[in-house]
Amino acid sequence: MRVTPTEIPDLLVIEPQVFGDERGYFYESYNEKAWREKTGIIEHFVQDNHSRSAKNILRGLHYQIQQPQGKLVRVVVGEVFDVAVDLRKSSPTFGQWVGTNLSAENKRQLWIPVGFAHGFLVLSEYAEFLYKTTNYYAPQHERTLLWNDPDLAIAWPIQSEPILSAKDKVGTRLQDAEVYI
Ligand SMILES: Cc1cn([C@H]2C[C@H](O)[C@@H](COP(=O)(O)OP(=O)(O)O[C@H]3O[C@H](C)C(=O)[C@H](O)[C@H]3O)O2)c(=O)[nH]c1=O
Repeated sequence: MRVTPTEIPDLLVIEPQVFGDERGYFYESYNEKAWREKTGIIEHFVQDNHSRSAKNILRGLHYQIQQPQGKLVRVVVGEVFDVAVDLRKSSPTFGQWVGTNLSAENKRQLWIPVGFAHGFLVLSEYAEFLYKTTNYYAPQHERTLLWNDPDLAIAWPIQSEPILSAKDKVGTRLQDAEVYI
């Protein structure tokens, strides 16, 4: 398991050790002891999520302003461009974003701690997106940051207007968003 900090150091790319053989492959997608040893982070995951989306669907950018969630995200079918935005007012990288391609092929995971908005754009025909969260879903506390806020200037690799849910179409711009201390 290799852990690599991104341009925003608290965001970590995690690459599991994959054991391939003539049958296919095996890897531990999560091992609490190894995860804690390699990342130095003590977290407890309480919820596993799984979503399936078609090409050009963009989900996000979401966060819970109360009961915030840390997320360990990965893709098991297809490929997505995954984005996290730093919403910690006290952070030197406040308002900055990191994007990375997660795919069934690269088996890469992204650790997104509390304090970030998260979303992804589907690049393949379909993508199945799995993630663990460190707190429970709390819709009353969920907020949506506008995916194409010019102040964020996220370089989504879109060819055409993405397909969005009604709430994602009317996300809040960073300048008006509730953020973390
Ligand atoms: C997130 C969530 C949703 N739901 C229900 C609520 C709706 O009836 C349905 C779809 O919810 P939503 O449209 O919010 O799903 P996404 O757009 O995939 O939301 C996620 O998108 C981005 C990528 C995230 O990082 C968040 O984890 C999450 O907000 O699932 C639940 O029952 N539990 C949950 O934890």
